[in-house]
Amino acid sequence: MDMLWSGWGDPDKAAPLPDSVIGLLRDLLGVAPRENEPAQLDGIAVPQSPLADDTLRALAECLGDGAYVRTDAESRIRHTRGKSTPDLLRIRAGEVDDIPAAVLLPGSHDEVLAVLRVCAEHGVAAVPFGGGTSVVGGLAPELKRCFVAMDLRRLDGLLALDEVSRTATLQPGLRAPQAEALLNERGFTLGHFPQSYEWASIGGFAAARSSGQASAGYGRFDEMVLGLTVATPEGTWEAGRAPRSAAGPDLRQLILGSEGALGVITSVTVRIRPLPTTRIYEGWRFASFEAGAAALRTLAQGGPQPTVLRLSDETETFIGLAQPDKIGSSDAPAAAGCMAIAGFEGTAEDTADRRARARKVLLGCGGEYVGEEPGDRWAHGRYNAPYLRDALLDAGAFAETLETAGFWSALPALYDAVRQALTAALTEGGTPPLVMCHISHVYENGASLYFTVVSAQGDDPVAHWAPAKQAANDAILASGGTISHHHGVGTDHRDWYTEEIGPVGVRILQAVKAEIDPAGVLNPGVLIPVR
Ligand SMILES: Cc1cc2nc3c(=O)[nH]c(=O)nc-3n(C[C@H](O)[C@H](O)[C@H](O)COP(=O)(O)OP(=O)(O)OC[C@H]3O[C@@H](n4cnc5c(N)ncnc54)[C@H](O)[C@@H]3O)c2cc1C
Repeated sequence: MDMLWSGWGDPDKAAPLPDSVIGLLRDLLGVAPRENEPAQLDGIAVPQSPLADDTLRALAECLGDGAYVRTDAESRIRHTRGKSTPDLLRIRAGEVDDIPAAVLLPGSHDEVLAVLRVCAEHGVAAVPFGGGTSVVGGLAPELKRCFVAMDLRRLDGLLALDEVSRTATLQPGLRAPQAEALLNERGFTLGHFPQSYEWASIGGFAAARSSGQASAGYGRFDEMVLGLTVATPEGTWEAGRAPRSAAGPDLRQLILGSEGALGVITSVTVRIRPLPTTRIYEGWRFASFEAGAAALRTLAQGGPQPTVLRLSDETETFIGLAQPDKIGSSDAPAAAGCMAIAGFEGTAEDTADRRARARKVLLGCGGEYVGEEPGDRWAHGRYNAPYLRDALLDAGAFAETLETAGFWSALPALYDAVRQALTAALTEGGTPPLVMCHISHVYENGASLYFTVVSAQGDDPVAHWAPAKQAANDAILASGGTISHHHGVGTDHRDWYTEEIGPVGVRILQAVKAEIDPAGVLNPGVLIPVR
């Protein structure tokens, strides 16, 4: 099944907002119903593919079958940009100015290599396309030339599983649920459950350094990766052949987060864990975000480490985003303070032990145990928020998220600065927002901050969001945060990323790119500026 072209996920799961929420949006934020109907898929004017006949022929030869080179309007629309809110607003408005010239579906590493060679010879850019869930413009290269989207869905196998070492080699086009099912059949789990879990791919997780909701227990995706195979226009690049190594710099780190700018990942070897037999999620309430954050830090630094650990700020707790299924319902939580969710996965014995020890720590930090119901509700609704965004957009509201990470000591100032930047910019634009935040990835030395912004759409919602996003990005760097904890760089964050790594860092990446992609066809303008 394909994802909804103009929104999120399975079209059958789309649900309108309850009237109570529409009333709340109107009264709180001045949200008014939209006046324009969104574009229809078959009503969008798509320009003809600019690819020359000889290029199309050469690409079809690489793939052995013309059916794997698609130039029809629908395939190309479905591979236009990703799933950020501006992406959705633009596609709903029928804007396809950065549509791919063709969609290619390679079926092997060698076919990817062959396609890249043809692209380099013919001067056509190539954009790897996994699940298409990028929210940072990772699928929208700079448009100095036409480009093809290389959809990796046919590369969807489990290539190897080593039960002794607990490793698995996965192809990049496996979506997370497919990968998880293949591992579960053999008694293992990857433990990677980002909110985009239902649609995002293994290759995309590696290429964008993803982090899942159970990162406290299983780690970030980049921490799970042991080895990678990459196709480049200059040949095959393999990295990682032992669990740890002192054989020079770790080149896996150059591939992780490279977002298609340095090659196409065609297989990923990851560590795997035994499938848990017990899963328990529970709710804790803290008097303030500060008190809750201190409790999370105590666990992150002294243990025991839950598998899931997250904390909503006062606004997010009040609105009920910690439990998305409850928003607007009569039993929505109206209590003050901040809701935290702690989850424990593993064997019955291990979870009971960690849970009991975590309980002592959280009580000692002033937490109030509020039972398993909030945890179960969080687990049940954990993949629903993106559907809620579609319903908000339909109702005339604007909803977007952004994220960062910083050291514990810098986190309070980072939190204040981003909230203030978003509030000031959107208020100045005439659409005062509601800004919510949570911590959902914790480390010994710091944590991530994930902001959700809801406001009225204004006359031109894409233009109205741009200065707010810019102000938030500026505030993140000025306060010592990183421009992304897990969404990546793409084209949207590129200017701030170049500031974060500095001119020498940019030149190092450009030099590597020039060696392995001399024609500059790999996702140009994504991650680093075109030289
Ligand atoms: C609603 C929503 C919720 C999200 N929640 C999370 C979350 O909880 N955690 C999180 O980490 N992220 C999250 N994201 C962001 C996104 O899902 C991740 O960045 C994910 O890793 C992208 O995977 P994908 O397969 O969709 O990649 P794509 O969007 O297809 O690609 C992402 C980037 O990687 C490149 N790429 C893709 N595959 C390959 C490959 N095989 N080789 C080389 N380059 C490749 C693409 O060219 C692009 O630049 C969310 C996004 C949405 C829309």
